[in-house]
Amino acid sequence: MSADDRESAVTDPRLPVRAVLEGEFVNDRPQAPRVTWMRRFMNWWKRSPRVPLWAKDRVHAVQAAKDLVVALLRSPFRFLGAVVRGLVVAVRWWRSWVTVRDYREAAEQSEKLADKFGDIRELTLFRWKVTGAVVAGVAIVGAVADLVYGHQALWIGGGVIAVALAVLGRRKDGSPGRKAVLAGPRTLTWTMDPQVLVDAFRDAKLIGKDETLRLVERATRQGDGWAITVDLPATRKAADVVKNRDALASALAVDEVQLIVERVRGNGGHAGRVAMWVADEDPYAAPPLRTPLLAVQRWDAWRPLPFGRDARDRRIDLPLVWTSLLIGAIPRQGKTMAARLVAAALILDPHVRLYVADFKAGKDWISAAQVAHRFMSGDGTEHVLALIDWLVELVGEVQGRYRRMQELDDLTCPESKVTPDMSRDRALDMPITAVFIDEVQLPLEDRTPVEVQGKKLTAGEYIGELLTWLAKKAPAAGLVLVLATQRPDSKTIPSKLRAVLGSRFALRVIDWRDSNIVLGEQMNTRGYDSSRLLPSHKGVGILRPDGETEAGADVLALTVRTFYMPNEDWRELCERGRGLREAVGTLTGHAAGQEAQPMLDHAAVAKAIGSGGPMAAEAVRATDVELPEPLASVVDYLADGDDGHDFVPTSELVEALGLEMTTFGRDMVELGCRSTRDRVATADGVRQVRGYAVADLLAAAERLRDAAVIEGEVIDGER
Ligand SMILES: Nc1ncnc2c1ncn2[C@@H]1O[C@H](COP(=O)(O)OP(=O)(O)OP(=O)(O)O)[C@@H](O)[C@H]1O
Repeated sequence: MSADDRESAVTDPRLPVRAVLEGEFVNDRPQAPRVTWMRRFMNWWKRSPRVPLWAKDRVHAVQAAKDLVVALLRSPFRFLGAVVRGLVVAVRWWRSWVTVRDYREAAEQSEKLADKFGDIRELTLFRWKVTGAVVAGVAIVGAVADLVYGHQALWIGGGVIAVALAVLGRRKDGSPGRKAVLAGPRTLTWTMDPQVLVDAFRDAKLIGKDETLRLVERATRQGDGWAITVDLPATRKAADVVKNRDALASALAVDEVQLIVERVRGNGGHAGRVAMWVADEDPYAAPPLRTPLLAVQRWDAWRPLPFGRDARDRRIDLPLVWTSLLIGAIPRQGKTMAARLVAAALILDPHVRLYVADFKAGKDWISAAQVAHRFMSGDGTEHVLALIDWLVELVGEVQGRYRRMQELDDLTCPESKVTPDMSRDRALDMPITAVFIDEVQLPLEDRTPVEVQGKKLTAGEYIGELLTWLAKKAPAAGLVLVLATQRPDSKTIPSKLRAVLGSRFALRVIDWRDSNIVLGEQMNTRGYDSSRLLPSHKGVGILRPDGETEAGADVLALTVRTFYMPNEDWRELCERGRGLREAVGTLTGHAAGQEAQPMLDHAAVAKAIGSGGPMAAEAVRATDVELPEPLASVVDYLADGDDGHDFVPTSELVEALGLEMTTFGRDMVELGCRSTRDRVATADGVRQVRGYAVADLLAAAERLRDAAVIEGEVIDGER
């Protein structure tokens, strides 16, 4: 309060006691210590491992109560079972005692049974007599007690004996008794009897024969399945359980899609803690789930978008801004559906600018035409060339954004990254820009020759370079790439492009190699292989997100079933998106009927890509890296006489280059080129000759250039 205010407060007749109240407030005592003590106690109660879980949490308390009721109901049967088992154990012990089994076996082993037979027989007779005497004694004592105290004495005696037998026959590790040759069904018995779970871990070889598990959280009902958390024995790793999920599923007698195994990380978790969830039935057999986007009027692209649900029915939202997404699968598994789900959320944000290139050329994407800034549907060469123009335009746009960001103050643009406010500020013109390319393998495989600043490339190679640059540099500038491919093989999607795509979604593929190509190296060995998904599970795939999801930030990958969005829902969402854009005034480009030519500055783009990008390496290769002889001459020879043949005979090369046959062959082997035999047309007809596959020669040249470039970079780095 300023001095003027205070003065006016004192002179104001409506506030006569103000000064007194201020004095009281200053002398106000701190909070009562009781509250702090209570809070401390509550904190201790919640965190202490000594307080059982059921006393901390309502879900566990309810589960514990249910378990108690079940245990009480089952207890008479369990008692009876234990008594019978105890009786069997007691009778067995008595038989071996009365027949003097240990003595007899020892005599048999030392082959002195004949000598000892008389002794054994005598002892057996004596023990039978003792048995008879004991039975008679017990019968007499029972009869006397019955006469003196009435029937209740017999009941009490019987009860004591029954309890003793039950203790003898109780189930425990190593307790005597026969094991069933064919045990009954194992499914879900583990929820009742943890020993079954321990056996399953042992059978799956996840723990040793003498090792056991420690229960962290008892089995509780969660969704349509059971959840349990256990600790592995010391030195055993939870990551191995995740990896060998199949073996554990088999040991628990459930399909592997029904079993979810996750590591528990961070606070409260460690490398040996495993959280398991077992579904009652195939979680993906249920009818498809409609996208929740239908229920919202608009969406914020900066929020993780609703993508699907996992087996536990947790909603999985996918963060997309500042990253990019690769979707791969064999045909008809739900790629387009997954890409459209992502598109639908972005469409519902009127500030998002969309580029949609549909190389499938079907009707799946048609509705997006009414909202997209640029749209095309087709698989011809003209479409591939148009895509190049789009990407060149986008590279220029991204460069422009970074230039403009340099001029912005730190408050508006704290880092070299687009922020939510910046993306919505129309004056800055940096909206989130999403580029969708369906069936991206088609443009990437296109072999139409293009010339970029005097350098000859195929259209596919150039698109690969442009996409790689965009995936690497553009996400921070607000550009989101979503690529869907039907052919997730290493030849189609260049590895340098894959390496920079942050999020991956692999629906069913043919084998683990393809799965690794989408999800990343070695993912199958970590337990994530999308070739194991069932054909009937449409829309189910393994998501490797680049960021936090509902399942937690530390989850490497998770199996998700995407939401289902049939064409009519998709159309409705696109119409909604158009309405939003019209209202905000962000309907531009194709959707607004203004099909402007892309702004192309090929020179600037080639320079941008050339500096530090993959084309830089190309440039170094083309000019600075000299191939060793004779491969250099061979490559020159092939380039000069490009007649389209894919095989070149050794004799032709030796003659053209004026080399000696044996030395040439030896030098080529040293450079990694081995000759093969193939049939070629010669003047004397078709003959089988020795020679080299052109592709092999070019691959060897590429390898050597790569090695030289890397070596150069390493030397530069060391300097
Ligand atoms: N989440 C889902 N739930 C249920 N069914 C789905 C789901 N996703 C896709 N499908 C079904 O799978 C079929 C194939 O989907 P989609 O057209 O997206 O596959 P695709 O992989 O893009 O096929 P293509 O390779 O031929 O382009 C669809 O007709 C749809 O019925």
